Amino acid sequence: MSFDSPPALSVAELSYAYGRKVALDRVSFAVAPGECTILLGPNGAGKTTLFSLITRLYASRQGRILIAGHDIGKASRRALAQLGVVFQQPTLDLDLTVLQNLRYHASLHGLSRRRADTRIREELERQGMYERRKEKVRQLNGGHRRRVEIARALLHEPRLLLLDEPTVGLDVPSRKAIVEYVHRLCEESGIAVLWATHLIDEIFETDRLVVLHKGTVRGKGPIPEVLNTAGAETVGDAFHMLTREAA
Ligand SMILES: Nc1ncnc2c1ncn2[C@@H]1O[C@H](COP(=O)(O)OP(=O)(O)OP(=O)(O)O)[C@@H](O)[C@H]1O
Repeated sequence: MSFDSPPALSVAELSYAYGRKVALDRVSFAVAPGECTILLGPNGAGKTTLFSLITRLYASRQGRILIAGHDIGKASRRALAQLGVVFQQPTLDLDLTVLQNLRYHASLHGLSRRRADTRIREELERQGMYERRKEKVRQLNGGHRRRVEIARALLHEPRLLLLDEPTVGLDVPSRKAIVEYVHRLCEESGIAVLWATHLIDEIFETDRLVVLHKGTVRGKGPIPEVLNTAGAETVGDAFHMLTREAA
């Protein structure tokens, strides 16, 4: 990877309001290739709104979003081709098999059947799910469904993976497996990850943070920098200090 490759995600001066309710106010941050950035914010911080803008579910004329250097407002097709998303709400078709779900998604991204099947095998094998490919999604537990959703988000080899609270509702071993898998992926494949959560225990020491509260960025950067900004000793303390006061 060259040093002058653009950030996988660059968000600059992004604002968004629902009518008069300001949900994001001049939010700026970047995620470099191979970095896992945790978007940490309490309920109502603006995480889902931010994801809706990055995935172009909503459009905003205030501010800019670049994915791998492509402006999602001006070159949305190129930008979105570099994006993989795991939404908060599960979106697999329960009555289709794992393979059918993944093939369908791959065809939406323009992958040939052959290429799709190769990529499906690679991604499912990495998560120990290839043997389950002919089962209907309905037969899988919540953790395994999430694994399939992560595999699906990676089929077209995006440079940026967005995960919106992907462990909500999962048991402890499933959560742990997903947290560890995504961190390993970042390290090994060079993909950039933006992971929204309010769960401190999903954060690794090597992660970067963006702390969002009431629509504004209260702290960002490597963990030591954020601790320094907050004058805190632990991420938990920093989170409480940076998110306790009113906007
Ligand atoms: N459709 C909407 N209409 C009006 N206000 C909204 C709408 N969606 C979100 N909001 C408000 O915008 C702010 C940000 O909400 P958002 O859902 O982005 O936060 P969040 O960090 O994702 O929270 P959660 O963790 O609860 O999902 C909140 O004050 C919320 O009440």
